[in-house]
Amino acid sequence: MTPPRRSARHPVRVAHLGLGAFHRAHQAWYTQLANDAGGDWGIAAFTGRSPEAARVLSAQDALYTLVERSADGDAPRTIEALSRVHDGAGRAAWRATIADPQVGVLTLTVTEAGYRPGASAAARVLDGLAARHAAGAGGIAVVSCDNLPRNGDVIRDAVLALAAPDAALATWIRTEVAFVSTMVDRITPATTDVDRAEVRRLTGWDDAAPVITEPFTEWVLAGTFPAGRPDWEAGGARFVADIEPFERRKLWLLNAGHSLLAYHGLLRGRTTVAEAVADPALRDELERLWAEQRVGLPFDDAAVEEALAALRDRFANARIEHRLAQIATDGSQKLGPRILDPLRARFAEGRPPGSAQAGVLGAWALHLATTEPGSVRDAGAGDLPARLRDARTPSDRAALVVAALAPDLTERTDLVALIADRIASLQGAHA
Ligand SMILES: NC(=O)c1ccc[n+]([C@@H]2O[C@H](COP(=O)([O-])OP(=O)(O)OC[C@H]3O[C@@H](n4cnc5c(N)ncnc54)[C@H](O)[C@@H]3O)[C@@H](O)[C@H]2O)c1
Ligand SMILES: O=P(O)(O)OC[C@@H](O)[C@@H](O)[C@H](O)[C@H](O)CO
Repeated sequence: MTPPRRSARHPVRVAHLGLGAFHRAHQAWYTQLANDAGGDWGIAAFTGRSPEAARVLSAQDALYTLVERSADGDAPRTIEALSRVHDGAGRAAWRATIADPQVGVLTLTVTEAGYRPGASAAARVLDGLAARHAAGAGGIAVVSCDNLPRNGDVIRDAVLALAAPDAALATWIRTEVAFVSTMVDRITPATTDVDRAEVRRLTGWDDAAPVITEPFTEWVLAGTFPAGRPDWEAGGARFVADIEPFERRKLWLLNAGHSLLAYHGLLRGRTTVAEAVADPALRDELERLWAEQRVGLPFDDAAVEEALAALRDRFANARIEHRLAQIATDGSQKLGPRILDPLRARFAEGRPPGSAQAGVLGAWALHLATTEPGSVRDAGAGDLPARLRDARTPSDRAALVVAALAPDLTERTDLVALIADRIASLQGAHA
């Protein structure tokens, strides 16, 4: 049976789109801590695609167990920050929530693919903002929490592009709506049946929607909140003027490292991040990548070393079963910020491409070429998997990858040649 709420349900003052595991491990946890410290901010969370999370959570009063899983043990707690959950397909509740003057914040976790031109997230944000404009409810902060650089700017530009035909609405958005960019960090894998059984044993509650996460967490935000916000500092969130250094540190070290482990690891028959970093060849390749990627990071050596030391421990936490197949999805959207941007930073300093950077791109090419047709989870990749399968030589495959991810770099013959070399040796190793 669902445990009773310890405190009264908080009034809804935050809306969220994308009711996945990460929202519940991160923004909802920060909001919980802000409420524990005396705040009164409830979240109305809307599913992005499948209604399943809303169905399961509504059946348990929007409560769920968050387990902080360290290398030594599990610390479960019930999170009460969600006041309501909704199937995002129902537009009336969405519009009414965003149009409510009590609601001052709209957070988003809609995956990298959710920001692709033509994806539905921007249209849904605009739909909500139009209702708020019509209701005269005043400004609101839209807070993107996906792994993209300048994520607030990206969603703002997409929303404004769609709003352009309605000049009054576009002007209102430009002047009253704040788009906040954030760096978010907390490794949170998809929950498994084994996790659900373990939570039942730990808590005695048959929670159908627990979330497992690591103890480490970080949230850095840049932007304004015209209608207030929870005191997320209670959980350690930091507000800064310039988000870019923090985004780069995280995307170029953690997320790039994850992509390396995913594509190389899957080719080597590994399943999870911890299994992959336990493989000496992959661990060496990861260290090489980090040495290449730290060029252009706006932090001194001590700060980079501190981040890397934490990452070595975090990745090695075998009790967090972070599946490489989950990380490997949507490479067409993830590899630009994770690998191509750092490569551009090296080129700007007159340096050659890094071998491990080229290796990630080569391993991705082979991942796409060797995954069974129809099983590739990357809507943005279009016909690239088929073209990679048909390509006759490593050089052809390398050229396809660079053309798809970085048309501005197709003239970098050194990069294309290095990726081709890495593809050739990977093909040799896995033939
Ligand atoms: N899981 C992590 O460790 C982690 C850490 C940092 C950041 N993130 C960010 O959070 C995102 C979600 O991660 P998660 O673990 O919650 O994944 P998840 O698979 O549990 O949830 C993904 C959510 O995104 C929604 N979504 C997908 N496409 C959408 C679209 N086009 N429009 C609207 N909603 C859409 C889905 O409905 C779902 O609610 C990641 O893609 C990443 O950008 C995740
Ligand atoms: O969540 P994605 O799909 O952007 O990427 C997969 C992982 O690299 C990512 O989720 C990390 O675990 C996360 O960014 C850690 O904070």
